[in-house]
Amino acid sequence: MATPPVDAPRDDPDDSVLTVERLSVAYGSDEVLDRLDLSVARGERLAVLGEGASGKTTLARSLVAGLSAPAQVSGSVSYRPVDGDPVSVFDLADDERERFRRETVAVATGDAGGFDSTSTDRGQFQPALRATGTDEARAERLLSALGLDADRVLDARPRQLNAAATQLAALARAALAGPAVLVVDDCRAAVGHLVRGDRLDRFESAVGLGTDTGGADGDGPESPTVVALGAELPALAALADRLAVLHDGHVVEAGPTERLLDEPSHPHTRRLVEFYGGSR
Ligand SMILES: Nc1ncnc2c1ncn2[C@@H]1O[C@H](COP(=O)(O)OP(=O)(O)OP(=O)(O)O)[C@@H](O)[C@H]1O
Repeated sequence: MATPPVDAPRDDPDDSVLTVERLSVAYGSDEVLDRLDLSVARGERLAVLGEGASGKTTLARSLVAGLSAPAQVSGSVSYRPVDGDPVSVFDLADDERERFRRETVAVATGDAGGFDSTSTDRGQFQPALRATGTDEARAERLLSALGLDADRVLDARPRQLNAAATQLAALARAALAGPAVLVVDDCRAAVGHLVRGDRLDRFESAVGLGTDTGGADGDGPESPTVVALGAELPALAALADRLAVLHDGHVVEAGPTERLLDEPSHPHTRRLVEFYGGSR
């Protein structure tokens, strides 16, 4: 694997909610992430762009200490709350980790996080509602904010919904407790839906409403930070304020979306932008 470029353009946000430092992950001899650095600013919409098998899911799981054998992991991930000391994610105890994944950094995945095909979505939401201490009305509000017919979605079994609705339902479920950070991994269909109109704005507002984590500054509900990982530049660029390009195990370039599209500096980013025609 190539050495991380020491002079790679860094644009570390001033107010980082998540900081990944020198994260390396290998599965046996397959080194997937190699001393990866990434900072996520509080409240931003960040897209991490990477080709197939570039390590996006590995990174997403690392953000919640979700990797297990055979993964060999080194480096660190830290979460910084609005008030209080930073939390070292890899050092969380088992019970703290479960809570962290519900209330602090929650991941929605493209495969809908193991939704059981034999149960309706109403059934799929029950364990999450119990664990988060929320009620079905909150699930309905989140689904509606996503532009879905909440009753229809909750009454359906996963196979009766298209990919976008299934992934959006997984996103609503991940958002039940009003986490500070929502990680959206490999949800291509949902991202395509979210970038239309003001759906993401409405959803973000709904996530903060009525939760302890919303309005931590006493200044109204706080929008969650969104980290979306995927391969499709156009939709992710339409969604994100900032892009980070994952290649060869590390972030080769990161910066504001407009800047990356207009003036990509790393050869891999240039190829990517040229491939998609250079525009949003
Ligand atoms: N549990 C595992 N055991 C062994 N290898 C794994 C494991 N999980 C992932 N890998 C390998 O690590 C590499 C990166 O996988 P990962 O799923 O993180 O990439 P990705 O960018 O999310 O891929 P895709 O876009 O295709 O979903 C792949 O080569 C994959 O086969």
